[in-house]
Parts: sequence; C-alpha cells; structure tokens
Amino acid sequence: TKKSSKSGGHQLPPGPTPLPVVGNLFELGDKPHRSLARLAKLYSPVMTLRLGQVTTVFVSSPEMAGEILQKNDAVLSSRWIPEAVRVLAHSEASMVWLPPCQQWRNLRRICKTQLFTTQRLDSYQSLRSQKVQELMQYISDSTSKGLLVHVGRVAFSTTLNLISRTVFSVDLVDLYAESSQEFKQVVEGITEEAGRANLSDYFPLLAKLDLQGIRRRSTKYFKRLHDIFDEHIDRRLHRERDGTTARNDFLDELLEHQVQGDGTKFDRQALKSLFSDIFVAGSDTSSRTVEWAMAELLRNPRTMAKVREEIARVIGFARAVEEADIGSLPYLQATVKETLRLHPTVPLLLPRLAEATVELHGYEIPEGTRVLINVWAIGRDSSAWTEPEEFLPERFLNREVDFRGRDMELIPFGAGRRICPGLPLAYRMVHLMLASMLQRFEWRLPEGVEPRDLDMEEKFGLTLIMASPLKAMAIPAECC
Ligand code: HEM
Repeated sequence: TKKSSKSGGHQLPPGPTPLPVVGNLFELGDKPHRSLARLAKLYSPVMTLRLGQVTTVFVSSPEMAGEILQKNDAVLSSRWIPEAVRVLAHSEASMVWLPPCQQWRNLRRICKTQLFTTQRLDSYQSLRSQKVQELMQYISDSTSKGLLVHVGRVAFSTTLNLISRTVFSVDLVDLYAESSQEFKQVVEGITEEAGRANLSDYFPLLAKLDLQGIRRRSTKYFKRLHDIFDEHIDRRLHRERDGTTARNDFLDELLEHQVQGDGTKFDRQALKSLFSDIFVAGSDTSSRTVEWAMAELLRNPRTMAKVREEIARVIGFARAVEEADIGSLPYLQATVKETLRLHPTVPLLLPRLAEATVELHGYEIPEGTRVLINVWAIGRDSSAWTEPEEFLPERFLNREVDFRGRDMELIPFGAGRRICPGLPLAYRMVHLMLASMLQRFEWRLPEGVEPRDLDMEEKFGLTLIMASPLKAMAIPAECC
C-alpha cells in the first residue's frame, strides 16, 4: 500500500508503513542503495522512511535531485551528523560536517583559492607524475615476481601520496612498506564506522551507551590521524624556525593564514580536522573509482581494447602519460564517467538536514528531516539512461553530460554549494592513474577467471567498495 506519512500536520512523501519503534529500519538490508532503489519504484522517487526516531527522505530521480540540490539548496545544505564523527570535536571543525556557516565558508574558500586552483594543481603536477611512475615500477616488480596486482590497494597508497604531495609536498606512505597499510586501515575504518547503521543515530537516547562500539573505534581512528598530522605540522614548524625550508605549499599557507573578516586563525584543531577531511574524503573515493574502472574494463575486453588503443594512438609508448593529456583522451574520460555512473563511490551522497520546512512537488519536508540522495539509483534510472545496467562508455561520446553538478542524472560528486571541493584533484588523479596503468601494461584476470565471472559484488558503506578486492595480472606492454 502507498502511504503518505503525516507529521505535525505536514504531508510527507509516501513510503512503506513503519513498524512500532524500529520504523522501517529493517527495510534497508545490507545494501541500502539497492533496497532503497527498489522501494522508490514501488512508492515514489521522493520517499519517506522512519528509521528508528529519524525521519528520512530519500530521493532517487534526477528531477527530484534537482529540487534538492538546485532549487532548495540554501535550506538543505546543512548536514545531518552521524555519531561516528562526533568524536575529538571533529564535526565541530570539519568542512564535511559543519553547517554552511562562516567557518565552513572560510574552509571552502581556502581550499578553492589555495589548493584546488588550476595554477596550484599545475605546479604540483610533476610531483604527482613521479608518484605514478613509482606505481608503474611497483607493478612491474610485482609482475616480474609473478604476483597478482591488488589494484585497489596500490591505487590507495598512490592516491594518499598524490594528495600528500599536493598538500604537504611530501609523501605520507611508502608503497613498498607494510606500514603504509596502517594509514589505509585508519581511513577505511573511519568510512566504515561512519557508514554503519548505528543504533546511537536512530535512537538518540541510546547514544551514550555506544552499544556497537562505533564511537569508541572511530575515536581511536581519528586520534591516530591527528597524531600523524601533528607530527607533520610540528616537523614543518620546527624546520621553518630553523630556516631550513620555505616550501610555500598549502601547509605553509595555512600556518600563516589569517582569515579575513572575523580575524580567526586556523588553529591546530582546525588544521587536523581539515587534513582528516581531505585524506578521508579524497583517498578511498578516488582509489575505489580506479579499482571499479579496472574491474569493468577487465569484464568488458572490447572496451578495454578501445581505451588502450586511444592511449596508444594519442600518446604512444615513448613517453609517460601526463595530466595535460587527459583532454585529448575522450574515450578514457567517457570510461571514467561510465564508472562513476554505475559505481558512484559515495552512493547516497552525504546526509543533509532540512533547516526549514521545504515544499517539494506537493509534499512537505519538515524542518529537521534527514535527506539522502541515492545517486546509485539515479545512475541506473531507466528514464534517464538507455540500457542502464550495461557498461557503455560510448553513451557519453556524443552527449554533453558531465559530473560537475549541472546535469542531475550524473552527480557522483554531488551538486550545489556542498559539491565535492576536491573534484579538480580527483579528476586528475583518477584519469592519470588509470591511463598510466593502461598504457604501460596489458591487464588480465587471474588464471581460470572468465570476464563474465568476475565478482562485482558490492559492500555498502559511506563508500561503495568491491566486496572481493580486485586482483589482476599485469603484463608489460610493448614499450618496455
Ligand atoms: C572520485 C573521487 C571523489 C568522489 C566520487 C567524491 C564525492 C564526494 C561527494 C558525493 C561529496 C558530498 C557532496 C554532497 O553532499 O552533495 C563529497 C564531499 C567532499 N569531498 Fe569529495 N569526492 C572525491 C574526491 C575527493 C578528493 C580528492 C577530495 C580532497 C582532496 C575530496 C574532498 C571532499 C570534501 C572536503 C567534501 C565535503 C564538502 C562539504 O561538505 O562542504 N573529495 N565528495
């Protein structure tokens, strides 16, 4: 039965009938993006679920996403904050979780003007390409030892260094060292805890008890990140006092920066929260995108051949791929778009909170409602995409559709004022890593695995990951 929920006299969007106490919690299952897409077909692309005590509106069509992210962005750009990030005062200083206040605007502004500008990104280009070349060497070494490449793992370590070279102009991890796995576990731990169904979120009276231990584990992970960043900051301050370095990178900028207007300076807490945000939000997302893209290419050998043919034709084998080449590789770009359509790494975007009551297609979303946008469902919406379940990069070759927040059928980075600020860096990193791996190596699935048998099962969390991490064989291409 279709049921429109009533709340304080407002007509909420329809949704399944809630059970007493738990509401619709059991409807989510272990792959909420899929269960919610199914329910949206039964009820409506804007749908209400009662999750314990939290009324949540889910949006699953491009049109409704536009209502939220374009038309009503001003009142819907606050965050609904999970308990998992209310630790070590993180959510009070974090760009990801702050409401759209002055402090949040300052953080966005400094990232936009000092970190993600074309000029700044260009100036660190060679530091990044060096890291990608080291990745090529690492893959070469693995193949000469007859080992399979753990695509997600190596892409993750490389991404961490690509980000840390852009922010600190130094490396954070060593691709060859086991210790680099610790940082990965910490970052993955944070996204896993923040993405878990947490009773403390749905029954606020229980929050203190932390029944699932989520807050405890999350505190431990954030503490470890803060310690690592403290070390970097201290080392820099020490060297600068000695006069042994003047890097003029983002860290220097932040250490000197006086925020205009209200006169506040970025204190230690603000810096540690900012770096936690940048590394957590940037590394898992970007490296998982590379892993999903490789998995799709291995499953679709004809598409793989086409991307490699484009790279061979446009760049050849005599020199390495550079970020400046991305614009001349339309099929590669289409492949990345198609990957993000089918496998958006943040499947429900980040939760929003209605700061005032909003009217939406005759329904009312009352103040205080949690709003989530199912980009996974939007990417597979059959009214927006033909053959939505097929991996067909060609669909983008004659279409202007892009993921920069204008076209609501493709919003893996969100849209509106909370759109992912790291998009310009993610764009460069994902294309560069993927193109380099495809230029230098031919890729095959492990012996005995047929393309159609590749396990594409997902594991749901704040990020959507491959349930069985991708392992593949790399064979040096004709260049080397
Ligand atoms: C393929 C890679 C990436 C994907 C798919 C992605 C996706 C997203 C999404 C969906 C959001 C939430 C948007 C919303 O609520 O509407 C977001 C926010 C954010 N992303 Fe990314 N992201 C990626 C890479 C990066 C990188 C490389 C960085 C930084 C180096 C970054 C930093 C952030 C931050 C700080 C926010 C929070 C912004 C705010 O709430 O104001 N992301 N990202």
